[in-house]
Amino acid sequence: MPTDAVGGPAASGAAGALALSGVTKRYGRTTALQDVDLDIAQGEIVGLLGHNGAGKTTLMSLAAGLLRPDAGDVRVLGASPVRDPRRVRRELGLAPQELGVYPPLTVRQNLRFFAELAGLRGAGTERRIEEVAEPLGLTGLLARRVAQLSGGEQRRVHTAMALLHRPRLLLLDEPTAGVDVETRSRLLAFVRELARTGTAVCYSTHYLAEVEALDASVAVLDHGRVIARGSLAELVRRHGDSAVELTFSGSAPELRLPWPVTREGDVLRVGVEQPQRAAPEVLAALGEAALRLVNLRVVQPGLDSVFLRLTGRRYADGPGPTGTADAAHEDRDAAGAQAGQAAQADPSSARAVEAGRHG
Ligand SMILES: Nc1ncnc2c1ncn2[C@@H]1O[C@H](COP(=O)(O)OP(=O)(O)OP(=O)(O)O)[C@@H](O)[C@H]1O
Repeated sequence: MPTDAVGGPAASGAAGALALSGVTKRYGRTTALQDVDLDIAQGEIVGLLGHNGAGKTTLMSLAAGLLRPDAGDVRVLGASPVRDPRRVRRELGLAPQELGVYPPLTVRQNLRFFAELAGLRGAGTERRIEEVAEPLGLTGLLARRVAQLSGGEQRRVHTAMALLHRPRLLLLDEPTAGVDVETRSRLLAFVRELARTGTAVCYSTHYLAEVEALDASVAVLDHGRVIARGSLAELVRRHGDSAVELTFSGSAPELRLPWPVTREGDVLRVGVEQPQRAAPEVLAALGEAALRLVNLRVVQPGLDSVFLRLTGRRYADGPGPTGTADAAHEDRDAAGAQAGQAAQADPSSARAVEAGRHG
């Protein structure tokens, strides 16, 4: 399996907000993290990616001091969560996967309660609540009971709680799981703004399009190991594959083409640098097999293909920040499998990323 021997921040210069070196964590006989090195610089957003069980939540829990490593060292702005938990708690905000809100209380009461826990007192607390509520779209909901909010609104309250004490390191564990498109894009914009003002963000997600929209650097965890770390552009340059991928009813035919061809069940993959240009030639070579073609996909080098290359499995992708990624991922039917449409890029393509950023 390809491994990048890189754990350091993509952006250099600033002092590390989070530094893990040689960290191993076991639960009984399960090794959740194995010899992990990872640095996150101040102002950097790191998209922490990995399949279910890869170790993302364990990593965040170690950073927050909720777990102790079996080996190695964890530092939050130079302090150890184990030896100096109070200092680390001041510097760090954690929004775990499970919602930690109190449904019978209002949004304001929830935020007030957490502000007090974080050590905020007096008039400044109310001011801070308003400050945090505004960009997350919670101002109009402050007087509402959390029990009466939608799932996405509750998640925004949950995220707000992690921010009240102005942490310099923010750990967001799948903050957009189960939220609607509007909440998703609001959260993404907010995270970008936080990073701009110097907050380091560790952001775990199952949606690659979010990492692209955040322009985050990436750390890929696989079976408890960091197998890739770098900026999006670096990883795509190093590991991104491009291809024309055809799906047939029945097994994929054997084709003679001037590019490497792999067949797996009903899928045929032609590895080629410029898939849009190659697609017509691939179609022309199909002969009678064209009648069995049910889908044609142009795979551009993007995070999706990086992930496939590194882990051997596709990432469980979902709706992107604009809600369009799923649509773009949908299979196109045989009638649409024409050379013209072949030029349509996979959603993880560089072009799709650009469109996402500007659109
Ligand atoms: N409390 C626990 N006791 C035993 N094993 C655990 C415990 N918590 C996690 N694990 C195991 O450790 C490994 C890493 O789990 P972790 O929750 O960190 O992964 P994850 O990447 O966050 O997964 P997901 O995407 O599903 O949230 C998995 O094999 C998991 O089953």
